[in-house]
Amino acid sequence: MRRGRLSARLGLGFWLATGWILLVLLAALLADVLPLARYDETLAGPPRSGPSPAHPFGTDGLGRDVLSRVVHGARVSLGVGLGAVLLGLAIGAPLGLLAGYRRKAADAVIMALNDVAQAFPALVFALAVVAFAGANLRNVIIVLGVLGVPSWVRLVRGSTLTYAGREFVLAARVLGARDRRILWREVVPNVAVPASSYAFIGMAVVIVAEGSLAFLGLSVQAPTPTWGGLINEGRTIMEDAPNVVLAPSVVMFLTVLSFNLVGDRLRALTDVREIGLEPVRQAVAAVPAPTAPHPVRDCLLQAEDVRTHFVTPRGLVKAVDGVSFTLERGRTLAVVGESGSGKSMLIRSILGLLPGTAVRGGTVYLSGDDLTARSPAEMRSVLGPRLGTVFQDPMTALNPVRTIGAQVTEPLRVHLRMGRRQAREEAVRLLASVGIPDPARTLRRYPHQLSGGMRQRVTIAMALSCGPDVLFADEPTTALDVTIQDQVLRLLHRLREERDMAVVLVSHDLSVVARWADEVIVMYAGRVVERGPAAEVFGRPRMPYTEALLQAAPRLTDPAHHRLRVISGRPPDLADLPAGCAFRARCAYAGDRCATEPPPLTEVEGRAYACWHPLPSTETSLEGTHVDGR
Ligand SMILES: Nc1ncnc2c1ncn2[C@@H]1O[C@H](COP(=O)(O)OP(=O)(O)OP(=O)(O)O)[C@@H](O)[C@H]1O
Repeated sequence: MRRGRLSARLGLGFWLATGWILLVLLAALLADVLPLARYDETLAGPPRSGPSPAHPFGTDGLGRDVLSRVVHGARVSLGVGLGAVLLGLAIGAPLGLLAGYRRKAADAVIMALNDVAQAFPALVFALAVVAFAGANLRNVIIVLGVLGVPSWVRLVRGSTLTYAGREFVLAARVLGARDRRILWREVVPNVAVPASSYAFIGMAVVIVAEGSLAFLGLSVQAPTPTWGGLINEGRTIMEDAPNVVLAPSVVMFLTVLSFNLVGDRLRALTDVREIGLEPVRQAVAAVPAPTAPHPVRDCLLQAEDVRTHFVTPRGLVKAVDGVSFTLERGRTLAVVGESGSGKSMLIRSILGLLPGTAVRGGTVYLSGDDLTARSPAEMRSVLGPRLGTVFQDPMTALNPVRTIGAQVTEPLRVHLRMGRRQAREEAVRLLASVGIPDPARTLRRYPHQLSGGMRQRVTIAMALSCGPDVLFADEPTTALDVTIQDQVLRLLHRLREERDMAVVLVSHDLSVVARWADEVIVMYAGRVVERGPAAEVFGRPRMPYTEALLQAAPRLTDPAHHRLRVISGRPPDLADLPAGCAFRARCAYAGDRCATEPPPLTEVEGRAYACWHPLPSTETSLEGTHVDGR
């Protein structure tokens, strides 16, 4: 964001308010050296005099300079504000982080106590403590600081919940980062942004609260002047000398307004764009139903009867229900299907990164090693070094407040134990290998300074940093411009060849994957409904759903005004699947049997499809997409 645009977005009010705060702060800091009369000195002139060049705010009932008293009062107000905000932050932030990140029991206990604390009448508490312990600066700071804790807990917990569910946290997890590291490196820097804007609003709240206590005589005691105390003192002579009340009131009003305005503008500027990502927690290792042991095949990746179920108030949602496939080195498997068919959940099941409410079943073998038998801690040595992941939206997959260099070097330092310098050199090499011009300069930049295509190249470089055997690319081009999509897929293909990896490419757009996949599995309502070599599945679909997906895919040779055929009807409710074939209600070929018996996935000559009325095996090519040509 350029400076000019930032300044315009903040607005004139923000800059005026900042100027006022700086002025009050400077005046408070330099109160002793400013050419002002002493705040407690009775001057020779008449008391209660109005504003004059010598005393711009006039004098009070005892003939003391009001300006000097207001300036010294600023010390107390700002001092209490700063002290109380820092104290509230120091207690509230760790509790909020713990509740938002750990959730479950920690969240329940902390938030229950927080609700109780928030329900306690603040003024009664303040009056009681100050009256009992004594009205002095330290006690006022402690009371107001403690009273601010519940608000800090709520704010920090809310932000932590939001950021802990963002894709860059999932990306860090996929790269095998530990919880503590994720919290400090990924969550805390982002939570600090709304926290700093709230600190300004907190200052305004505390200044008003201190003013109220001072007005009641329960803040710092005379002779030290405070704004609330000055207003209280001037109350009785308001009719003769309104300046005595007006001066501290106006200064206090402008200061509170300025802190609120600055806090509010900062909040609006840094507001989190809700992207609607699911929370990511480790899967509960409970299996929906006992599964028979599967033969371990001699291949790189083997998924056997993978299931991901969610227990929801509406019933059991079978997001993934018995998916099996094998994948060899140097091959690309495309997982295709409409939105909500279970593609992402399948990938997350394989990686062992699922929402806390998910229940996982089935087995995943990586070179014969059972990944589902591993604990989350044991999975860390696999995520990153052996399984890499590229996500849909590179903007959310990268941490916005850390440089590209910090993010690309992190897996190298954590997993490969490289020193700072070596990791930097390797990062330059990695960025160059994914086609980023001037990689050394790119390392110093932030995600928002790069284009979408360049950002996705960075996430690909990160996923490849530890040399994984399998690269999962979950809709890697959906958030990108059409012209960039092909470049990114071409890059993935080149890297697969160079590194002899396997690639799992998830997409709902068949025309995107048709060109680059060797094998394809078509998913519908959490199940595989067709599987086989990409050229054959796309050339001669046997399952009517695959045919419908192909007809809904845009083709490069389509005339400009060609209308795409959409798949009629809606995907079924996963919590209430119909009897028989789940695609029946939307299928033009459905018969009686489809309504009663679910079609099994039948293997015929290297192809598999789940349909009672398969399409004839005649060629219906996907025009304009080159299934085999690269
Ligand atoms: N936390 C959750 N609780 C309950 N159900 C969920 C949860 N997360 C996902 N689901 C269910 O899982 C289904 C599959 O979701 P998934 O994200 O895998 O679909 P997808 O095929 O990847 O879709 P898209 O292309 O839109 O990303 C969804 O339709 C939804 O009903």
